[in-house]
Amino acid sequence: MNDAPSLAGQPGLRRTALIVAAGKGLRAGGDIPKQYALHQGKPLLRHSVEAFVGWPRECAIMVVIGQGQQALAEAALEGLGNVSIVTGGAERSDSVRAGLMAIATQGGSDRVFIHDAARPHLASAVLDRLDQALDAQPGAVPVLPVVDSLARGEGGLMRDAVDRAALWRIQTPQAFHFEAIFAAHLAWPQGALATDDSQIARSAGLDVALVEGDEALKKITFAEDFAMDTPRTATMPRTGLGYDVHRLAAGEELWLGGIRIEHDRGLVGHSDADVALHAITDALLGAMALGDIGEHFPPSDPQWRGADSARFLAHAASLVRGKGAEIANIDLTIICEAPKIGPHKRAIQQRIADILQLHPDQVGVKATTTERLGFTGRGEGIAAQAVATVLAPFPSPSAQDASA
Ligand SMILES: Nc1ccn([C@@H]2O[C@H](COP(=O)(O)OP(=O)(O)OP(=O)(O)O)[C@@H](O)[C@H]2O)c(=O)n1
Ligand SMILES: C[C@](O)(CO)[C@H](O)COP(=O)(O)O
Repeated sequence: MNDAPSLAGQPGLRRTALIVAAGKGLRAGGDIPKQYALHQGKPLLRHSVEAFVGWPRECAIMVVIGQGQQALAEAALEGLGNVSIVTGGAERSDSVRAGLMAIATQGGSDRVFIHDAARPHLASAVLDRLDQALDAQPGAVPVLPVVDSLARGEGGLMRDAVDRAALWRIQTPQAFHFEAIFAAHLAWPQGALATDDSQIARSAGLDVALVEGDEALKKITFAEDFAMDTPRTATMPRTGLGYDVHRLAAGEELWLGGIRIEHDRGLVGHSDADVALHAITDALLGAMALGDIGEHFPPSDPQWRGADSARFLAHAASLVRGKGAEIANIDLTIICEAPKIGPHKRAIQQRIADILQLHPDQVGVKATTTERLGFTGRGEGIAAQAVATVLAPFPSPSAQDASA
């Protein structure tokens, strides 16, 4: 199995997420198709789309929906930006083909990640593994081993046992070189049954790499699956602390907490100098002992000149989630004499929640002055401090040994 994620990737490649959400969800029941039903506070489809939005690699997004599902889809995707929507067909493979055709019509792609809307817990580490595998093969799927014994059965009686050693449970996203899977789908006989795209790829002779999947990526199929918590190993809360300061100067834009604030001066720095987002980035990295913002985005690197600090924060969140951790909450304090932060608190809270794919209730935004004392009191600069709490798997014994 290919399991070592590469963070280098191939920067010029065009990647597209093709998320199929055109099913009826009959086995799950309910008033609306399952992909629009709420799971952990958000529609299943939104979870799946947000996983790609939060992936540091740029990715166009195409969602395939069923007839009459436009209003449900628009509500589920509200505020997520540039997401294309196309109508699917009667079978899953018809929906995938419709999506591939729409991508081709819009100028094509180099790589496509075909994903079930019904698999809401997609970690960016899985995407990294698939993407890396596509450097060597035209297709790649995430798989899990079979852990139970297997047998054929007939008439309620067991027949032969089946050797499980070479068998794998296949998940989505299934990743392919776009032209190869598009041609395979066009060649697939209309009406023939394929439960997934790797079968269609194999029928066209494409090699499909097996990469490590994720138990959390389980498909929601039945009503009771909604009740399940994300399968995870034992978790422990971990806390990280971030602190940052930037100087105020005339002629600069002021970016704070991911929004632009009108002010007579702005913060000076190599990036957009958003102290608030920098403090949260460091808090998240610190919570998982992943170093600090300067190690990941060195000020000496020209590519970060003037950069939107939202990119740093989104990357830190993806590193945290890539370690199997969930962000529980953020608490931010901005320290300055001016501008007044109160009128901007809600916008900052919402922006940080959007970047981190959290509910705004998970983001606390506070502000204080220092009673005109010190550099913040004299208006020479703005400081920010943040605390992040994450729920993370316990370190494995081998990781403990390595850090001893
Ligand atoms: N004609 C179809 C059928 C399925 N899907 C999508 O394919 C994924 C996996 O399918 P499944 O879990 O079987 O969903 P449903 O077909 O909706 O479920 P059911 O068979 O219970 O009706 C889901 O995201 C579903 O929306 C699709 O886009 N078009
Ligand atoms: C595509 C899939 O999720 C891969 O495991 C699976 O084959 C979908 O099967 P379903 O019968 O459409 O749920």
